[in-house]
Amino acid sequence: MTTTTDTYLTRIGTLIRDARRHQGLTQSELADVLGTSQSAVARIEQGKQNLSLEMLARVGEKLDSEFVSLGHSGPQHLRIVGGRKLSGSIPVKTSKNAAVGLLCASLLNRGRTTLRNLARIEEVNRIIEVLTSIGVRVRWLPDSNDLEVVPPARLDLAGIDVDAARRTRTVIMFLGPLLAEYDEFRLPYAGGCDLGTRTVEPHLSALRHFGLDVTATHGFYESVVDRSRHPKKAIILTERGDTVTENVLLAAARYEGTTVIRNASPNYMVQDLCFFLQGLGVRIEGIGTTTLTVTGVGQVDTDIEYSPSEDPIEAMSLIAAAVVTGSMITVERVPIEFLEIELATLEEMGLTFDTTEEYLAQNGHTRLVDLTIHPGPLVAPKDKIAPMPFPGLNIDNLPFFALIAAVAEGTTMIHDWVYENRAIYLTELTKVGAQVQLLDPHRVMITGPTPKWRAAEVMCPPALRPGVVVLLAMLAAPGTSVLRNVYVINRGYEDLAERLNALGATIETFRDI
Ligand SMILES: CC(=O)N[C@H]1[C@@H](OP(=O)(O)OP(=O)(O)OC[C@H]2O[C@@H](n3ccc(=O)[nH]c3=O)[C@H](O)[C@@H]2O)O[C@H](CO)[C@@H](O)[C@@H]1O
Ligand SMILES: C=C(OP(=O)(O)O)C(=O)O
Repeated sequence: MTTTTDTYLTRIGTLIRDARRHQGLTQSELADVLGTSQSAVARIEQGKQNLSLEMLARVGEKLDSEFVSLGHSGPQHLRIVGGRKLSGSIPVKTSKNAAVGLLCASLLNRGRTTLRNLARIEEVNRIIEVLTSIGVRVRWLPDSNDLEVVPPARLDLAGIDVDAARRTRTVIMFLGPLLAEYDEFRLPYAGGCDLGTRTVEPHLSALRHFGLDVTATHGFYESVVDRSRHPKKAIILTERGDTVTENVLLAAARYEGTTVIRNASPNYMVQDLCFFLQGLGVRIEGIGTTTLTVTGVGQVDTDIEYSPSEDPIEAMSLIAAAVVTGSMITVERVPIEFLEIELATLEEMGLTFDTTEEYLAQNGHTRLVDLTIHPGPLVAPKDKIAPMPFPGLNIDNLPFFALIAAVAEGTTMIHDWVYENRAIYLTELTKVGAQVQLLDPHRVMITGPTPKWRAAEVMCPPALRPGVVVLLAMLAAPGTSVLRNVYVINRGYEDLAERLNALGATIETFRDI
């Protein structure tokens, strides 16, 4: 009979084995430093040896490892052996942000929606949980990243998985699709990364044109639809936000009339959503501009397949990985039209790279290239680096410039005017040796090149991009670093550790016992 003790011993044994291999030690070598025999180490690793606390502490110390930290099993951590060059090629996956918009859009369709090549990421998992809880049939097709979604005739909105919904901000984009069919409904408040307050007011005021009235009470958006109200005049968005534009598109898609949206975001995820909606029969003019004219359809009952485009933010992350480790790598399937300003800025900093001829993404529209980064010295840009809604330097790419600035000669100012908290997290880079000074909650000054990257144990910042930035800095830092609780990274990147390992990185995932 297997007891709980056996299970613990086996799990501890496996962690010890992994940590030993990670350090490049044989069982005999570990046995030597522990003052024991190889067969004892073998038994420990197989979970067949009762371990004293003292022995556990010694093993942890010798393996320079946190693997025996006691706590609830759950959060995933990364152990990174840094200071190594990367090489080879890596394809960019499709974007989180298009995926979440498309999943919400699948609610518009009574038929079967198949989303091809979706990134298998935690954010998508949360939405799948929410969709499943309200009665939508969702399944990954065998051996693929293709997701099939079939909504029921009537959604079970009362059954919504509130916990899953609260872990993402995406549920706000259920408002647009739901208002076409439901006169009254409630949705949990939107959550997501901890980036400070993010307004939903632009969503609510834009959707009022379609009769939607929302009262926020007790953690829910209580929604009522007044069917006598229609978008008679152009909807002017007060912010050029991505998801607010998508929400209005989703509402307009089922409105049998013409909606004009001004100050619309022309960003990549909005374009993907527009192409998908066109596939459902919705007429949309002005894709890629700030004025969208949408003529909706009453009912949609069609089987549709769609493949979103590659993620410009993941592409930027991989470019940053090459730059910070001084490596030559080829990033394949880079959506070049959404990285032009980033690349122009990097060129001004001295980066050299080659690109192939352009080719089209699976969506038939987005222009891609393969991009080879050549390592070389960089200089700080003459002006501050600040984001703008598309077409501008992407707001989500800004944190990667903090990392790149840390390897460039001189001082760079990064100005994140968008998010209340995000720039603050960039100071975490000081833990691995970067010289980062916080001027105020929105501005950091980075002085490079970093004299000496050093390995460290860091709690992952509770925000996706700053989390990845710290991870990439750890790739540059010789020695073993630990990045704890990387859920936020998994929210937006599929198998990032494994994929970086395929380029020659040494990153191991582990959990507390
Ligand atoms: C699922 C998805 O697609 N998420 C993206 C989307 O989130 P989303 O569309 O939800 O972004 P928000 O609406 O929260 O906007 C982000 C912040 O920018 C501010 N703001 C935005 C536009 C503008 O013209 N003026 C302005 O001040 C907002 O007040 C907010 O503080 O856009 C963000 C900004 O590009 C990205 O970081 C997110 O990755
Ligand atoms: C802030 C981000 O996304 P979200 O809107 O999902 O929080 C991001 O992708 O960096």
